[in-house]
Amino acid sequence: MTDLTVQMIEEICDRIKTVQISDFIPSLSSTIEETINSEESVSNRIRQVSPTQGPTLPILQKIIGLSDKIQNLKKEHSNLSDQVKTAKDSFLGPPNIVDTLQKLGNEYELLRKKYLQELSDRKRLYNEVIELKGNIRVFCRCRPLNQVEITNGSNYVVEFDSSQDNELQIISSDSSKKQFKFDHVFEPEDNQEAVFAQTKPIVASVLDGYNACIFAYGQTGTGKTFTMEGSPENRGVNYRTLDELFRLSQERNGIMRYGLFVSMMEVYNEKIRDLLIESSNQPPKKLEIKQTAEGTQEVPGLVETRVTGTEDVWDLLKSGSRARSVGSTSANELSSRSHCLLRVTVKGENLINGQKTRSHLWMVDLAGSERVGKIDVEGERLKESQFINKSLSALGDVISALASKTGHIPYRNSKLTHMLQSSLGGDCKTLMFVQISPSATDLGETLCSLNFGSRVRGIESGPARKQADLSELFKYKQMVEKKLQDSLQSLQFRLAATEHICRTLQEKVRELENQLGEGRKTRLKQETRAFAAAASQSTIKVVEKRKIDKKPPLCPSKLRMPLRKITSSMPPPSPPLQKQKKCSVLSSMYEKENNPRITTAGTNTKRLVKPRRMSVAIRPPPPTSAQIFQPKRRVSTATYRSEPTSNMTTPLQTSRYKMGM
Ligand SMILES: Nc1ncnc2c1ncn2[C@@H]1O[C@H](COP(=O)(O)OP(=O)(O)OP(=O)(O)O)[C@@H](O)[C@H]1O
Repeated sequence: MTDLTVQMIEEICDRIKTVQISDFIPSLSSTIEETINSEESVSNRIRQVSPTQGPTLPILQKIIGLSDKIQNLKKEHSNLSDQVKTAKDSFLGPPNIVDTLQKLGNEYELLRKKYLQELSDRKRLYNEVIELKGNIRVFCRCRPLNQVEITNGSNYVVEFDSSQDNELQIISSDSSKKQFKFDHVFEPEDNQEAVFAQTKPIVASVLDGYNACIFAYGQTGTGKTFTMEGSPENRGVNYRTLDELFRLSQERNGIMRYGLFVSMMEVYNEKIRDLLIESSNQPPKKLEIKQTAEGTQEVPGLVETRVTGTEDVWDLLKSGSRARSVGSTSANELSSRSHCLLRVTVKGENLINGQKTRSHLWMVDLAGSERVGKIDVEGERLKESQFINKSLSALGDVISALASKTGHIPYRNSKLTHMLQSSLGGDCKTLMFVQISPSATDLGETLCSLNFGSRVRGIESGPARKQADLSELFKYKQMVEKKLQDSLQSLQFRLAATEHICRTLQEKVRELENQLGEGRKTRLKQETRAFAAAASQSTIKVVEKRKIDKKPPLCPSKLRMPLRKITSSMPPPSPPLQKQKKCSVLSSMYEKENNPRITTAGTNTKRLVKPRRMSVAIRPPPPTSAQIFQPKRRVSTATYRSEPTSNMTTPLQTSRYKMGM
């Protein structure tokens, strides 16, 4: 009995060992089930074993140990069963996993499209915001009084009114004040950070693929280099711009891939010099501006260095500015006598749609703008000054032409403007810093610089102001359109009314014509009948009269007066009358001659008019007078005359003469 139990237990243990849970979950379950059953039977048998039946203690202990193991296994089994169930639910639960994946794929595609749309909208709107501010913006920056000026007790001639945003006043020597307004005015206390905060928007638009230009313009020593380059403690626009470009490109990581390349050159006496050439021992390369196939301006051979982080940038900028031509003048010992141009090329690739962009940002530290006369210069320095002035006025002309939107932009009047051609105008953004000194000693130059800046800014009214003008125009246009529409409508009404009247009149005319036709027919019938009767009566009378009179025959024709003579001896024709009058005269005459009872004096013609008679012989309205004088009618009328007299002329003949025919 004990051996059997042990054997069974061992068997169970072996089986448990051989069972691989992960192999096959259902077989594991059944094995455990069997094990549980066996364990139960073993427990029963143990209970039946008497402690007095020999040395069973070690075996019992073994059995108890095994029972514990079995209990543990049971727990494990139950846990595993739960896990299997959970696993089963989670893996096989959603029956349409493929559908879900499909849905997710579609959603992803939709979101991708939406994102691209949003991206392009953002780019467009951002550009519009900058355009609304003005594609050409002018900032004014006033430096603090320097140590020399303070020592000399120089007076401040620049006033800033905190209530007037972006305005400043210059106090002239006669205490009069002149006011200037710019897109932004930086006071001496404003630091580099504040200046860059206003510059930033342009930088972002470069990453969106727009070209841009930032200039610093002003008299020597007013802080152009300070604004553009700055110092290690007060870094300027150049460094901060590159820093911002890196930051933004990092921010757009995963969507856009950007590459930034830097070139640096100077224009000195209308000659271009590369400032990033490594060895200064080499003879300087002659650089020229060439137009590419795409119409942009390039300088073949110019060094273009890729920059990957802010660490490389500062050293690069410093080495470039060290190579810049500087000379000594009485105005500023380290005065830059050349224009220093830093070009950042941004190459972008949209990782979602593969679209590529390439844009340039120029940051230019211009040479001093002071007039030649002020500085005590001659020889080389005078030549430098002349070149500087020429190129600065060329820049002013280009900006003015751009701002006033004239057809021809004189880019080629200087190397500086020619090189910047593809970054000035059109969609490009231009920002100019007008640098001024607060000192009374620089008053003249300060006014010159401010006037130049105002001219640039004044001409460029900016789309916001342009829109205001356009809205006025639009109002007028709307007013004119409304007036035109109103008058058109009233004309249409009048036309419709006239047409209606015409139609009514036409109908009336037709009706009257019909009535007239009918009347004519009836009258014609009646008259024909009357004529026939009268004719037959008069024929009888004539025959009878001839018989009574027995008139002698007519004298021979030779003795008779020719017809022409008779007519010529007749009274001259009366002057022509109006048509209507003709008819009335004609009718009255006819009546007079055919009705002996009518006398001329004191006769009311209206009363005497007999329409029926009139209509037969001299009815006025028929279209042509020729019809009135139809010979047949005349004959018939003459024939109709009941009492002809020898000197009587036919009424129609008389009328004819009277009418001057
Ligand atoms: N806003 C400012 N705050 C403090 N210091 C300034 C400021 N602007 C200019 N400076 C100081 O004035 C001095 C002359 O400035 P900077 O050399 O930049 O003038 P510039 O216009 O570039 O002259 P140049 O035409 O000769 O190059 C420098 O020492 C500069 O540090």
